[in-house]
Amino acid sequence: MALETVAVIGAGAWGTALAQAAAMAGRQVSLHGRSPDLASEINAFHTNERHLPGHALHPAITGHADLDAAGAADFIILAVPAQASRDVLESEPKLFAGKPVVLSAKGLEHDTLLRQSEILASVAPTALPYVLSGPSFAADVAAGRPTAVTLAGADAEPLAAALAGPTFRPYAADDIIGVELAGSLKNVYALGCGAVEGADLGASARAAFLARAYAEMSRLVSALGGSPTTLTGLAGIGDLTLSCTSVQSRNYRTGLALGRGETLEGIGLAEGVATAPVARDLARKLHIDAPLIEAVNLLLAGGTSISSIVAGLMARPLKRET
Ligand SMILES: NC(=O)C1=CN([C@@H]2O[C@H](COP(=O)(O)OP(=O)(O)OC[C@H]3O[C@@H](n4cnc5c(N)ncnc54)[C@H](O)[C@@H]3O)[C@@H](O)[C@H]2O)C=CC1
Ligand SMILES: O=C(CO)COP(=O)(O)O
Repeated sequence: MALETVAVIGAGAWGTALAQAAAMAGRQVSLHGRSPDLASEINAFHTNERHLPGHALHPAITGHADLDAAGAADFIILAVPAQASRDVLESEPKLFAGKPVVLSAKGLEHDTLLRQSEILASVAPTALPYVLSGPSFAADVAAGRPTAVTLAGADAEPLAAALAGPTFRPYAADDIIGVELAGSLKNVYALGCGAVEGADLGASARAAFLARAYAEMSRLVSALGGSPTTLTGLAGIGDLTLSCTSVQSRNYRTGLALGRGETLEGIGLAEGVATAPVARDLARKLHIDAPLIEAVNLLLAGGTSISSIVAGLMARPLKRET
């Protein structure tokens, strides 16, 4: 299967960064957003100042304000926010039929509780699903800083090779479920870790949160059909560590603001906010103990102080560490 040309749908920070990575890997890239002005900016100036300021985009990237040219691509990368993926897929389902589609949003769908690949399967059942996830800030990828990610799907090696460049290293993997869950759940835990920092609970508390988040995530991934081994990799502990310890993460910054009692304006997309109630509902449905996801939901709902949320966690019955 030819993998020379790629259409990236979603010209936000992540879509633009992945377009840059693909172009640096030698691919011809069409980048599809919704704004004619942005398409003109990309074509005339090779920049996306709104979503990825300060980066010169590779000349192999062309900007588009609709999906017309996407049909000609050998494979597609979907990079819109998790709650928008269904809209995009349903707007042009034939576009995805029979093609490799790399899903890169990190979130679970409201109401349906579906993962991104389940949404794809429901709208375009013949599409070939792949999931790209791991510790990777858009600005780092666009700047050509060394980044390694997981690319999960059936026989993912050729696709990994098509996206690999001197500074972008995808590792092929099989476990779509585990990779998707890890990418979605780490955003919820990043909100919690940010709040721990914002409320000045200390570095010990933050490390404890991270370790218990990993244990909780392992329970959920296993119960939902993923492999706990996936969590030892880039999409698991790699991304959890990055997002739970760096102010570059919008989810962490959102948690930080919540912990400080500040407003959330200007932080941008924090996928964990939409995914937190979905993760809670999934855990409850499967009778999985997920106190940290419950705690983050309490925090997001407002009305409960951080100190009483923490007191509730600390007063849970003592147990063996599993
Ligand atoms: N920014 C980053 O460093 C990374 C982001 N991601 C994931 O990538 C996804 C997208 O995030 P970003 O690009 O950072 O967000 P962003 O806010 O920079 O861009 C989102 C883009 O999606 C477009 N969009 C929104 N709703 C749409 C709709 N209904 N139809 C079509 N387009 C729509 C917006 O116009 C915007 O261009 C998220 O799930 C995020 O978790 C994953 C790894 C790194
Ligand atoms: O997923 C990311 C890094 O791997 C980006 O994190 P944020 O969406 O929290 O900024």
